[in-house]
Amino acid sequence: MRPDICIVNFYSTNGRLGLHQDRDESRDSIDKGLPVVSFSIGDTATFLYGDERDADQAKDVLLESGDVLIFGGNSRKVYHGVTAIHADTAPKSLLEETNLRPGRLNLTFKQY
Ligand SMILES: O=C(O)CCC(=O)C(=O)O
Ligand SMILES: [Fe+2]
Repeated sequence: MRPDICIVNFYSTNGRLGLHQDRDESRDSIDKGLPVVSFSIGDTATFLYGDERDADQAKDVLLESGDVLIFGGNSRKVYHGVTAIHADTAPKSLLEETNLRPGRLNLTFKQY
């Protein structure tokens, strides 16, 4: 994979992202299952994922600062979203060293 896109999302404490698939990349990239590589920095998020666009059936996982989530191959078209940002959970050392404002920074790398 040669990433040529980086999506930058910043979530304040009440930030959310509805369930969606990442499908703005080329047909070739999606059909090959080239991975989406997502870095979490700052406050912890509740991340939802599932086979359907249905929050009730989705599973969830906490993404903490420093976590890297990768979905590719058969999981490339997984529905996913963010339902909560947990205030005051960012590592204190990160806040001291970077002055990051309260919330969560997400960097998502993909190949078009
Ligand atoms: O913030 C996240 O962990 C997910 C971001 C995302 O799904 C997107 O930008 O498409
Ligand atoms: Fe996404």
